Amino acid sequence: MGSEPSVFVTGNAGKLREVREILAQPEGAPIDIESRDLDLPEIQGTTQEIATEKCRRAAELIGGPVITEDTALCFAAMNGLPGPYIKFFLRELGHEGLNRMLDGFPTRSAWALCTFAYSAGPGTQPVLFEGRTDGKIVPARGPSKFGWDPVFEAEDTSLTYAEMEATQKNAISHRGRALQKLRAYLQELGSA
Ligand SMILES: O=c1nc[nH]c2c1ncn2[C@H]1C[C@H](O)[C@@H](COP(=O)(O)OP(=O)(O)OP(=O)(O)O)O1
Ligand SMILES: [Mg+2]
Repeated sequence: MGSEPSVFVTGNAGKLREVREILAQPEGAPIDIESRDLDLPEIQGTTQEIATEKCRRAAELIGGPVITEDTALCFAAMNGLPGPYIKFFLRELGHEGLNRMLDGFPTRSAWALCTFAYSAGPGTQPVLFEGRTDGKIVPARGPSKFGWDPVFEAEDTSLTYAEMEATQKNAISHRGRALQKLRAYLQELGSA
């Protein structure tokens, strides 16, 4: 990777906090990131298309290596929707409305999907790293500090993300899993 740190472009403080926490963990070499809050357009499409285009745009604006991240919350009963559009559903419907969306459906199963994208710079094709955590949508439990954390109960934990300590969430989260893959890739690059 040379000496140039990658810039992590996000407007979301919760994402930035968790990425810093995860990268500070002792396993693996630390990765140097800076953060920037740019208002990046997000197209419609699959999570992969959205992630790729957002990262491509960020690389053009920054003029160097960048990392972007997209988070989707997918309802099994709705074939994966709201998915990448969860931000707008959360904003308009709140925790209760997200629960009500699933009333009358046979399953409340859901999965959280995180897609990190890395571009080495303008004009280079972004590389994607996905992480997924399965769970279900439940009435809100735990502090409302970050997005839909209180309504997502992670499989095999009987806890919502909001009820977990940061280290517990990061160890099993969609973001933690995706970031471990990105980190391994950047380490390869750095030692190549
Ligand atoms: O671990 C999480 N736990 C709870 N909620 C979360 C999490 N991660 C993202 N979220 C929320 C933020 C936003 O409402 C939506 C994703 O939308 P998304 O476009 O990826 O994020 P964003 O626009 O806030 O920031 P960015 O500038 O990186 O695009 O899900
Ligand atoms: Mg966004």
